[in-house]
Amino acid sequence: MSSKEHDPMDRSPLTVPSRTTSPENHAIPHGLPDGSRDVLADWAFFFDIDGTLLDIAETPEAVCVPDGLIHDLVHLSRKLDGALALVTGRSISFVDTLFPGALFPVAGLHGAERRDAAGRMSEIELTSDFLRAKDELKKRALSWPDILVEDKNAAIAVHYRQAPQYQHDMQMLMREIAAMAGPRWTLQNGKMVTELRPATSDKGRAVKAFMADAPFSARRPLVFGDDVTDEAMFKAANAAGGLSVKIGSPSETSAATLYMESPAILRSWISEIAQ
Ligand SMILES: O=P(O)(O)OC[C@H]1O[C@H](O[C@H]2O[C@H](CO)[C@@H](O)[C@H](O)[C@H]2O)[C@H](O)[C@@H](O)[C@@H]1O
Ligand SMILES: [Mg+2]
Repeated sequence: MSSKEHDPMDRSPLTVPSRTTSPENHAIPHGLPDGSRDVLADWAFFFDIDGTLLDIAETPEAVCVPDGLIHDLVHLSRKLDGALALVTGRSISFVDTLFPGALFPVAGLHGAERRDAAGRMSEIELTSDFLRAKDELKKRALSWPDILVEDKNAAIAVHYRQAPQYQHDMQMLMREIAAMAGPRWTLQNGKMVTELRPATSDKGRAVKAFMADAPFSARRPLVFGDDVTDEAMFKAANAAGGLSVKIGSPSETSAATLYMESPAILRSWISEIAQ
């Protein structure tokens, strides 16, 4: 079956195509492009980072970029004539520390800040209410042991991975903090995290913004994500005639049309098509 014939209702992880040999490559869904340049010329790739390119770690700072991943992404980007972007809840400045020297196009803070393929940056203006709300959160979070606050400048996250018993308390606290910040910020739940992020954008709008310009335009979006925040880009890719791949188990509530079991399988596939 070619990529254009993929049945979007088929949500099962499928068997390995004959081209794959690695034992990790046992669940590459049918319909994804292979590594030939003429096939890749039709596609623009968008990758979420945490839980998609990278395995989930105990804390935000503890993530590990495996050997070879940057090299493979840079090679793949070249084969795509630059039509590869990262779309993440992280800040762009943190992404650049994870992938030093690569300077990929990036949408950070769930789409609120963006560096396009020409290197132009769009950022968010902070309000005094938001700054006060961040200070209040940092003070109040100290009352709970093992709760981590991640200040991302125009967004702030409270992590309860090491104290999951406080999930409800943290969600209640973040509602109060969101009310203090005002309507320009909104709540975003994720994996063991609740965040306050700019309300002006989301990952779907970020993908659409990339797709409006070269080298992304005139291609089909192929998006990879693992979490609630990625649903907006799954829908954007589907609506634009592209494909959406969720890393993890098939889910009735996801708009993703394809599934891959783990970041390791995704990385292995990237390595293969980047050659
Ligand atoms: O959109 P993403 O690239 O997936 O980023 C989403 C959030 O990821 C990070 O938190 C998550 O990953 C951490 C490291 O594996 C993990 O410890 C945490 O529990 C997860 O929620 C990041 O810290 C957030 O800023 C991102 O928004
Ligand atoms: Mg993710």
